[in-house]
Amino acid sequence: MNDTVLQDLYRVVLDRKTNPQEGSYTCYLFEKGTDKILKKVGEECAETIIAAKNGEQGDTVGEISDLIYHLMVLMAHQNIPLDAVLGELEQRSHKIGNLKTFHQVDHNT
Ligand SMILES: N=c1c2ncn([C@@H]3O[C@H](COP(=O)(O)OP(=O)(O)OP(=O)(O)O)[C@@H](O)[C@H]3O)c2ncn1[C@@H]1O[C@H](COP(=O)(O)O)[C@@H](O)[C@H]1O
Repeated sequence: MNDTVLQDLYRVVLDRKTNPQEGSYTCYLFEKGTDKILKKVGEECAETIIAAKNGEQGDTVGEISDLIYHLMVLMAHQNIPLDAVLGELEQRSHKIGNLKTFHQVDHNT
C-alpha cells in the first residue's frame, strides 16, 4: 500500500474545494456546508460503532474509511491542514514514548 494515501486523499479533497466538479460528492458536501458535514461525521462515527459491535472486521474497515474521508472534508472546510493533525499525533507519540521510557527506567531501579 502507498504510505502517502492520506496525503493524496486530502489533496483531492482540497482540490474539490477550490475546483468544483459536476457529480462530485465532496463538492456536494462543501456546498451544503458545516451542518451537513458535521451530520455526516456523526453518522459515520455511529456506523463505525455499530459495525465494530457486530464484529464484522470488513464492515468496520469500510465504516472507518468513510469516517476518515468525512473528517478530511471537515478539516478542509475549516482550513485545518493535514499536517496539523499528523504533527499533533507525532508530538504525542514522542511524549508517550518518553513517558514509557521513564516508567521502564523507574520500574527497574
Ligand atoms: N473516500 C471517499 C468517500 N468515502 C465515502 N464517500 C461517499 O460518501 C457517501 C456516504 O454514503 P451515505 O450512504 O452515508 O450517504 P449518501 O446517502 O450517499 O449521501 P447523503 O445524502 O447522506 O449525504 C457515499 O456517496 C460515498 O460515495 C466518498 N466519496 C469520495 N471519496 C474520495 O474522494 C474522492 C473524490 O470524490 P468526488 O468528490 O465524488 O469526486 C474520491 O476519488 C475518493 O477518493
